[in-house]
Amino acid sequence: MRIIGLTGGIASGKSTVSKRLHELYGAAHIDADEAAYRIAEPGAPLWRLFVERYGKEKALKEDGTLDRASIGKIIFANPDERAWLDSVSHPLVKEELLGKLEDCRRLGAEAAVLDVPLLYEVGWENMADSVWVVYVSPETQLKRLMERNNLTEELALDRISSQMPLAEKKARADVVIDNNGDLESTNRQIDKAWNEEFSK
Ligand SMILES: CC(C)(COP(=O)(O)OP(=O)(O)OC[C@H]1O[C@@H](n2cnc3c(N)ncnc32)[C@H](O)[C@@H]1O)[C@@H](O)C(=O)NCCC(=O)NCCS
Ligand SMILES: Nc1ncnc2c1ncn2[C@@H]1O[C@H](COP(=O)(O)OP(=O)(O)OP(=O)(O)O)[C@@H](O)[C@H]1O
Repeated sequence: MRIIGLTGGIASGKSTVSKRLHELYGAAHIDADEAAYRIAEPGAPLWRLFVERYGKEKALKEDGTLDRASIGKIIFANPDERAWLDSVSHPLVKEELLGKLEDCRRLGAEAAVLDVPLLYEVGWENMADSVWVVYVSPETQLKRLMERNNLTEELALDRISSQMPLAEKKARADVVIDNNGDLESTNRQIDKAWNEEFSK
């Protein structure tokens, strides 16, 4: 099974790329954000860790689910809190991802897309056979993030600056998908990269 590591920055277009790889080429999709959501469901390990650290008042909504907006504000504005979160969440996320990869292998998948926003930050690039970076300029990234998540410029910049600069990821990539243009342009690059990936 060939594993494509798909990364980029927040709101750079990873979901847009993985959707096409799944729908058009049948690649399995394994998503680190989804894994992080699963381990933060009520009673699950990350949910418990948030409640212990911030208390129910700050960490939970009235229905007992995680208040992601409230926690996000703390995490993305405080490097120390983010360092704590990274230290506890990454091993849990990795375990989930390895389990999903094993499921895909067992089911005989030929290709899996491992969609991990923090692939380089965490040093997991060796989990993949090749790494694709979805690149956008800082201006496009800020604009798309503010629009999609309905964030102020300040909150959006907090999130962007919590990650390795996209230019650095682009420089390390095996394949760069430039997503500054329209979807057609991105789709053309995806198709070319896919064909090259499987003619190796
Ligand atoms: C802090 C939390 C609760 C905020 O939740 P929220 O719903 O606002 O954001 P969501 O989970 O949808 O993440 C959106 C994006 O934020 C970025 N992001 C998330 N966590 C981090 C982090 N620790 N450092 C830098 N960027 C991050 C990623 O690009 C991600 O795609 C949540 O992001 C979380 O639990 N993060 C820890 C898990 C993690 O590291 N996930 C990233 C994949 S390894
Ligand atoms: N080529 C494009 N032209 C215009 N808008 C786009 C393009 N690609 C993506 N978008 C929009 O930008 C936003 C971010 O894209 P997407 O959700 O695919 O990013 P992502 O990298 O998966 O984000 P995250 O990991 O933060 O969830 C979305 O609102 C999406 O509709």
